[in-house]
Amino acid sequence: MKKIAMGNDHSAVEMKEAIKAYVEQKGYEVIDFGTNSSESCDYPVYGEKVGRAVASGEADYGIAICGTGIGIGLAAGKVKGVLVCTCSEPYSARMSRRHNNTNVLTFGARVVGVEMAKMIVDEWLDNEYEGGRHQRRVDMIFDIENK
Ligand SMILES: O=C(CO)[C@H](O)[C@H](O)[C@H](O)COP(=O)(O)O
Repeated sequence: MKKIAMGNDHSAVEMKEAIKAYVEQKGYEVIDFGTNSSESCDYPVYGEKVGRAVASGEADYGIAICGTGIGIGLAAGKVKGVLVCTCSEPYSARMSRRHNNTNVLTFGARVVGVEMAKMIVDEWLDNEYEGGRHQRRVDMIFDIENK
């Protein structure tokens, strides 16, 4: 069973629960790094946890949610080996898998509703990396973090 690392800040507890149930129903196992409290917290903590779980191979994919999806995505993307896409619509989610081989998806609980988030997640999880000409470009991205 493929594993998804999930993390979120205080703004996205309900959204995380909804998406967690949705991906479990799709057949994924979720590793939930929290937070599970609406008390104010700091999104970099949870972005890093998701990023490290994916980079280490503990999880196959990561989904991280904050108010906008931006801060938690910036944090996850600082982990070597992580390619993040922050999406507010399904087309970008689809293409980020097919062309960019992203391994962490983020979105904003204050930006999209649950039904749009499910469409974004579907496009992201249901599409495969195409490789080919895209691999050269993805390799170039990883070269940047090795400089
Ligand atoms: O969107 C976020 C970071 O990019 C966070 O989830 C927060 O919503 C944002 O930083 C606002 O923080 P607040 O303490 O909830 O006002």
